[in-house]
Amino acid sequence: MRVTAIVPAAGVGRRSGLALPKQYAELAGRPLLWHTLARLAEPAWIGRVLVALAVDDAHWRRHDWSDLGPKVEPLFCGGPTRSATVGNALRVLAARGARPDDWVLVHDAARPCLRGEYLTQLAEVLGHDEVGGLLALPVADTVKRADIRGRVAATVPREGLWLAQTPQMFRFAVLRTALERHPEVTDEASAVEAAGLAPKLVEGDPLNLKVTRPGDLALAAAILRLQEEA
Ligand SMILES: Nc1ccn([C@@H]2O[C@H](COP(=O)(O)OP(=O)(O)OP(=O)(O)O)[C@@H](O)[C@H]2O)c(=O)n1
Ligand SMILES: C[C@](O)(CO)[C@H](O)COP(=O)(O)O
Repeated sequence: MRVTAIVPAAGVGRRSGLALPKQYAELAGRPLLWHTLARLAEPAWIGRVLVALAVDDAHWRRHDWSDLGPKVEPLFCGGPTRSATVGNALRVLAARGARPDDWVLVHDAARPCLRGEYLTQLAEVLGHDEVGGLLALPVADTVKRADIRGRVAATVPREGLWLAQTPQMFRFAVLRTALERHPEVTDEASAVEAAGLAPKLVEGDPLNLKVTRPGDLALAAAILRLQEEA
């Protein structure tokens, strides 16, 4: 299995309310991004970890990443949206001679608590799949649709509903074509679906939090502490 990880890390973290892009916020004594990269650099089956940074990123060089090893490589190729950032990293891979059936694993910089067993599970389930798939969580709560007043317009049946996480892992050619044709998506799976394919859902981890809003950073720190103790 030839797997390259791409970590989109070119966002500004507007919803976090932090003074700097959230991937550089301090988490357990390191930049948040360090924890994310450490988890992807660990498995031997991931050959390379490409970190897709904003073109004008001024933070990366202020930190020491050397203990993550030689697999981790920054690319200053961010775009205006997450999917544009991933698309730009895929173009770099294409220029380096990626093969159509190579695997690309995309994982948000903003998800620093990913556990190794879930990474392994994703790779094992996808094994010889021709398309790819993603970690996701079956919806466990009752789901409401709101109207414009913030009142309940309807209760939506939760059967068959899943919340998409990352990593999302696809064959290189499938993902590149899908994202080129459907760049308006919020995750890789949506582009692949729009291309008429059906990504495989693999049950993810409730602790694989995406740091998004104020308070999430403290939650991530608590999760990392729990994982240390376990
Ligand atoms: N132009 C962009 C926008 C987002 N991302 C990355 O995509 C991931 C998930 O996006 P999100 O949580 O929405 O991050 P931000 O866009 O930074 O947050 P916000 O929407 O609150 O500004 C993050 O790792 C973020 O750095 C990216 O690489 N390029
Ligand atoms: C890709 C993603 O993590 C799946 O849940 C998520 O959609 C990215 O965050 P955004 O807020 O949609 O940019």
